[in-house]
Amino acid sequence: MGPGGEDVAGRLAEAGLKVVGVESRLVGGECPYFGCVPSKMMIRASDLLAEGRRIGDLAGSAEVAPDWSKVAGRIRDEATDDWDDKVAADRFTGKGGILVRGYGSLTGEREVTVGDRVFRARRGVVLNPGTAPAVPPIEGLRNVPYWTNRDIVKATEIPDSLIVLGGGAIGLELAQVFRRFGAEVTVVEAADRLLALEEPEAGELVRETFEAEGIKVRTGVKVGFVGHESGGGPEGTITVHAGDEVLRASRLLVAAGRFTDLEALGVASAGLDPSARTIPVDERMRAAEGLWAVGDVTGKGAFTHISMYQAAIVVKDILGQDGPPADYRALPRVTFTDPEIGAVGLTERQAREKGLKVRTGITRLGDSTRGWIHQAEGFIKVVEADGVLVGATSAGPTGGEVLSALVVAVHAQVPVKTLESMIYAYPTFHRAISEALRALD
Ligand SMILES: Cc1cc2nc3c(=O)[nH]c(=O)nc-3n(C[C@H](O)[C@H](O)[C@H](O)COP(=O)(O)OP(=O)(O)OC[C@H]3O[C@@H](n4cnc5c(N)ncnc54)[C@H](O)[C@@H]3O)c2cc1C
Ligand SMILES: NC(=O)c1ccc[n+]([C@@H]2O[C@H](COP(=O)([O-])OP(=O)(O)OC[C@H]3O[C@@H](n4cnc5c(N)ncnc54)[C@H](O)[C@@H]3O)[C@@H](O)[C@H]2O)c1
Repeated sequence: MGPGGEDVAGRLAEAGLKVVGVESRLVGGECPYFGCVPSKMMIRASDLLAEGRRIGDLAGSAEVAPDWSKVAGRIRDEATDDWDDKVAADRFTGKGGILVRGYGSLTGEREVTVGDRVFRARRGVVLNPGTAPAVPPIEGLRNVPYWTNRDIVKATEIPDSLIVLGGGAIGLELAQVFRRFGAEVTVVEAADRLLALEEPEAGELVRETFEAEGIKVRTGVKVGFVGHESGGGPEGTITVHAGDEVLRASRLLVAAGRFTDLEALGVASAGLDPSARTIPVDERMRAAEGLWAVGDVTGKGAFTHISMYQAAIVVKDILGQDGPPADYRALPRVTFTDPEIGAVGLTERQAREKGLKVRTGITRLGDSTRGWIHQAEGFIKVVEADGVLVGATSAGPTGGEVLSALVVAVHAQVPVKTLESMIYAYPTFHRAISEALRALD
């Protein structure tokens, strides 16, 4: 019952089906309680601090005094109801759904077992188990009191120092928050750049920004050992042996990817591989006879909007309604660092690997009027093939919002000639899109 599962279950119950929702933790899943929503509340607060600190340069003077208790209080009271899902559970049962608390496993075709209760469905089973934080097999790691996203969202104080293992979306968003609230932060990434799946310019921009804010960034580093020393704080000090360096901090955040235990989920009983990382699905999210899967577990992108998108397709499929099949060509993603990194479709490298005849155009936001006025860092990069955009990146203040025009362009395959003929309001950040198009080589 993550975002997609909750949606499927609720809509099908409203449509008159008898629906059993099985949830072992909190109805709504990772996003509202441990993921998107609390992390974005932190980011909203830390961005405000950063804006306040810019007043000295542009507008006068201001003293900015961070107070984490406001963020922690908002997450506890407004976002998560103190990690209580009563509102979501009641919403589901109010639609006629039957909520069963516990860990469910597939035990046969259209059959789920929760403890000693066995449920058999006439129509089918929809899997939406999501993912849990993956803990890399690093010597010593399991013996130290590390945090994952599920712990850090409950933090009531900012530690004096934090090491973040993993330079993907989770690690980077939270690293910047904790730095802006006063912690000494080091990011350790095994790949040779941050945001390794996005355009290299994006990782480079984040790195430059982080280093300017005092965040240490280590890339291409293999962590050999993690240890724990007494002293340096009530919980002691965590040591991370990263390449030739020994890093020390009072806290360690493990943000090194995600994992789903498909064996415990019983997928073998549906003829699926329990040792796989994901559940393969077709364009209607069908995984086997009478079995659908939605969300992170499908491996199509670990985003709430993917889970919800797939949920809508499953609802139609189960109700026998027509609708377009899943199409991930214009999959948008936004990493909510400051500057935000918005991206859609293929990166330049992915497009070239597909054998497309690619042209790219890039423009720096600082060269646009609004970017210069705002003293903003960022860029727009477009990837074109056969006269249409197949991918784009929009990095900068509100990069995720500027992205929307590029998502329409990629999704609807708007000819580049049409995009070039549009009027772009002056002086907006999105006007830089026209410059990126002009720069197509
Ligand atoms: C820190 C963080 C920040 C994020 N920020 C964003 C963001 O800004 N934007 C975005 O789009 N995405 C973001 N994500 C990703 C997003 O949270 C997930 O993609 C989203 O929650 C969709 O996941 P899902 O539908 O696969 O299921 P999940 O949300 O993972 O939920 C699955 C649910 O199933 C339950 N469950 C699992 N197995 C069983 C079982 N066998 N029996 C019963 N119950 C079970 C789990 O307890 C859980 O409640 C973030 C994630 C994290 C961790
Ligand atoms: N803004 C958003 O939409 C948002 C925010 C947070 C998370 N998410 C989703 O959640 C998913 C999980 O996020 P994540 O950041 O945990 O995963 P990720 O896969 O995006 O990044 C994990 C990073 O950790 C690195 N890593 C793995 N093992 C390591 C090791 N031993 N030492 C050092 N580095 C190591 C990997 O190379 C990778 O770059 C993402 O795929 C993303 O889709 C989305």
